[in-house]
Amino acid sequence: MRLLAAADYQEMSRMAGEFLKDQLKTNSRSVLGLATGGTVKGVYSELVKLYSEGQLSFSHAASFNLDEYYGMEKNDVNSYFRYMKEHLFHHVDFLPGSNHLPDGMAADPIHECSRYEEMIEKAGGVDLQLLGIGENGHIGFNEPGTSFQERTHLVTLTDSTKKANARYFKSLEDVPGQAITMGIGTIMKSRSILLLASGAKKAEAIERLWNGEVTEDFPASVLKRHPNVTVIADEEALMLIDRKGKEELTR
Ligand SMILES: O=P(O)(O)OC[C@H]1O[C@](O)(CO)[C@@H](O)[C@@H]1O
Repeated sequence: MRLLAAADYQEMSRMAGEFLKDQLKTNSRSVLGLATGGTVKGVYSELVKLYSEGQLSFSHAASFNLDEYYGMEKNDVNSYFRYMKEHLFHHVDFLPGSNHLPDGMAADPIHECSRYEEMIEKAGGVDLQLLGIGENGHIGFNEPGTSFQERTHLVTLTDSTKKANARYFKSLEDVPGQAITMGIGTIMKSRSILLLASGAKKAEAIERLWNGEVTEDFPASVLKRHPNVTVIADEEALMLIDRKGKEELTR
């Protein structure tokens, strides 16, 4: 695992934008695994900027998002489909049909999970998976205790995740209770992974990711078993890690 330090949120987003640009330069047909949440908004702004400057194109790429709330209409203001349209898809040149998210309204969610998993495989698997991290170490909606073998599945959200996401809803009661998420087994099959963290709220999670043991109680710890993971975190998120300035660490 490689750990890169950024001064702040802006710099973390710029570094992540360059990372994705390099991925698309190396392989314009990349299958990108995408994430939602507050952390990655800045990266999407960077990608839109780089695209508008003619520095990258998504016209041969495809994407699969990590997750979607279950029981939520595609165009609901809080759906991840809507988030992706607003922050990225509408502003760049992905071809129609190349962006995928789990169907949050699928009548049979279990079937939807296997369909999604099969689609990822048919596309050749994810080349680069972008991840945020929850304060409790969740990745996607894989909460503490989730088996590392799990593939795309329906989850019941924990109270702590619902609370963390309530800021986007009118009230805590409006946060959906379930979601469809890629599993940890799905995420680990990606050829490379880029995890981002910003702010003091993430400092304990980043410290545990870096120094802690690999355990299903802390889902992100599984990334230590992946051969190609880069973490970009800002100063606040790194405040509990022992390092000198901008020094790049590997472990
Ligand atoms: O970036 P945020 O908003 O802190 O969220 C962290 C993670 O939590 C989720 O929002 C899920 O709760 C993920 O989508 C995200 O990667």
